[in-house]
Amino acid sequence: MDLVTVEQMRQLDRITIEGLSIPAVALMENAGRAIAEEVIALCRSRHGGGAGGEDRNGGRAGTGGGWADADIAGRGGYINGGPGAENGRDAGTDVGRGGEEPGAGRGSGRGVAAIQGSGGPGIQPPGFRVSGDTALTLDSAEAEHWLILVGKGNNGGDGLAAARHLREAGIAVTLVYAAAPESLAGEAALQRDAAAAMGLPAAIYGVDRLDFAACSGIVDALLGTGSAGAPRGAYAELIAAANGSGKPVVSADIPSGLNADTGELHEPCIHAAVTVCLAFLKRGLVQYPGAGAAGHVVVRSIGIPAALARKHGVQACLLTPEVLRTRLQIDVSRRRSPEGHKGTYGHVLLAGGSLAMSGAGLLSARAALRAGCGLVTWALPGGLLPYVIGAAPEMMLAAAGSAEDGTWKAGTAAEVLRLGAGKEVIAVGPGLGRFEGDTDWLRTIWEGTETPLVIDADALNILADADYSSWTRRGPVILTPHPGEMARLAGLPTAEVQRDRIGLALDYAREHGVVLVLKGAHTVIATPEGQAYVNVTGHPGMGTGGAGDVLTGIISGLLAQGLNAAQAAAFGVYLHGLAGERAARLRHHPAALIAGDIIEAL
Ligand SMILES: NC(=O)C1=CN([C@@H]2O[C@H](COP(=O)(O)OP(=O)(O)OC[C@H]3O[C@@H](n4cnc5c(N)ncnc54)[C@H](O)[C@@H]3O)[C@@H](O)[C@H]2O)[C@@H](O)CC1
Ligand SMILES: Nc1ncnc2c1ncn2[C@@H]1O[C@H](COP(=O)(O)OP(=O)(O)O)[C@@H](O)[C@H]1O
Ligand SMILES: [K+]
Repeated sequence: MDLVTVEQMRQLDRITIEGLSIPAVALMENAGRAIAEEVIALCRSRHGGGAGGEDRNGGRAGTGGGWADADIAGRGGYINGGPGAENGRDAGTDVGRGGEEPGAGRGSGRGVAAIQGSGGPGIQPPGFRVSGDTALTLDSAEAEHWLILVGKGNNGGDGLAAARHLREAGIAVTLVYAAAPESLAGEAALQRDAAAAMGLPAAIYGVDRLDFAACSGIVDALLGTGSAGAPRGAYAELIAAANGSGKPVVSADIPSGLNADTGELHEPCIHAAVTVCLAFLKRGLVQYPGAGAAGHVVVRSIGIPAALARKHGVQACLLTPEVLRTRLQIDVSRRRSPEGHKGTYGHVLLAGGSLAMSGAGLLSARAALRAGCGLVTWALPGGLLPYVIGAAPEMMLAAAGSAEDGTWKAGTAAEVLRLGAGKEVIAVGPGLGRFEGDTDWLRTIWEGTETPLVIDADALNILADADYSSWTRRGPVILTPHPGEMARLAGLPTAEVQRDRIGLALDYAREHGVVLVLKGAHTVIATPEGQAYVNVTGHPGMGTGGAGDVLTGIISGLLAQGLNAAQAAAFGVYLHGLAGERAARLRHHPAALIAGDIIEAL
């Protein structure tokens, strides 16, 4: 699922409207219909109706209420390749599908008029069936009254189109114009006129009295991708009233008040139950805090060809199993050859650990083994070695430096290089600590081998303190900073790193020629070629010491098995998140999750 900026969305709109001659009002009509369908799906789920499949997080897909923040759905875009949004809506019209079981088609079965043939008992009728448009019908429509908050741009036009479809479904709607209806222009003005011609009741904010308490839900069509800065005037007041109403809000395209590129929330910003994102997923909907304000995000096609995104240089996408399989060309089943042996699956050298932080090295080494590599050697200070003997019998230990040293020493770089010769990957950092001469130590390793490097923890802090752009490097590098480490690397405050994680990761990876894994909820993986992947597996329970060391081990283990740097980083982050989810489920409470549980859940 592609992730676009506002600028890219505008360009794709232009290409569709001007280049392909698809009328803008047709796109708006499709948008309105999609929004109405999602409102109806939400109503159905509230009334205990049947639409909706199970999504990855066990929530209802394509319906509303009770979804986890990170739920993102769309056509074929389900994280686990599951049934997705095709959940009985969109039943369309089936005519004359001979031989099928009556009622066996998609949809809830309502609106199906089976005209049965003359077959006797026990004999299948010929199977002539007609199905109605169940996506736009609601049994309990009379219990619903939705307020449609209408801004004066095209987002408002989407809301107006949705209002007509809701009315058609028997749902009472009241339009609430944020600005005088006469101020609408273009396609939005056409929609205004159509709504008026259909006799939809309308109120103007500041002129007419509004009763939010009496409605059953709110469509937020105030501001979309044309929004600039914090909502002002009537927009701000309507957003505050909608949030304060306690009613479910379905946002058109983005929650009004969200920065669609960065995920920053302006004050005020709509907190939606469902966001019906139109055409392409906006970056701001997957980056926190925006991801939290969007509720369940449903990406709906409105007639803009999906293939335009990549054709016109969109470089970011959600990390779905499909992306792992097709764009990254990873064998996600991780098949093992029947004649494979430990040599087949590669050898990781890990350089890290120190007396006070031996666990970090241990976690990384064990995670690499669980990720499926053949062998792991852990290079560690000589003084630490006796204490970790037997801690993980599957790995090999190699003392770097004298038996007295419990911490790393500058002179050990050559030893690390010697141990790394012939290995598929060298991972540096977990539990490493800082030590005198550490800059030269890391530079020697960085410049002294072409073997892929995974750099984490204090090795990142060493890089941050050095001007490493002058270092020469002839092999791939993966950096795995958390936001604090990223702030030090980029020389920015942490809040600035978090402000636009995708943008920053893309810039940094390109500028420094590294694969960057910017960790935290919705980890971003960016490549030197300018591609970014946003991962949505994971669990808040993973905010626990050592979880990052486990990730370093997993990525290293995958590199050892022959994946390239981008593949190993992306797949590693994805698997780490899945294991975290599984580990959280296995505890009585997710807060009890510790890093070792993630390894066991791999
Ligand atoms: N072809 C297209 O361009 C399509 C656009 N669509 C919809 O159109 C939206 C974008 O439409 P627009 O570009 O008209 O922009 P918007 O509808 O997002 O809003 C722009 C309007 O809001 C006002 N405004 C901007 N920032 C404000 C603020 N902070 N406080 C108060 N008022 C503010 C502006 O004066 C302008 O009139 C998309 O998000 C999507 O919902 C869809 O209809 C599908 C097709
Ligand atoms: N809320 C969350 N949702 C998903 N993943 C998370 C969340 N919090 C932390 N993680 C993941 O857990 C790991 C923590 O790594 P890090 O901060 O480096 O820990 P440590 O340094 O203790 O090993 C990262 O991979 C991060 O993405
Ligand atoms: K909106």
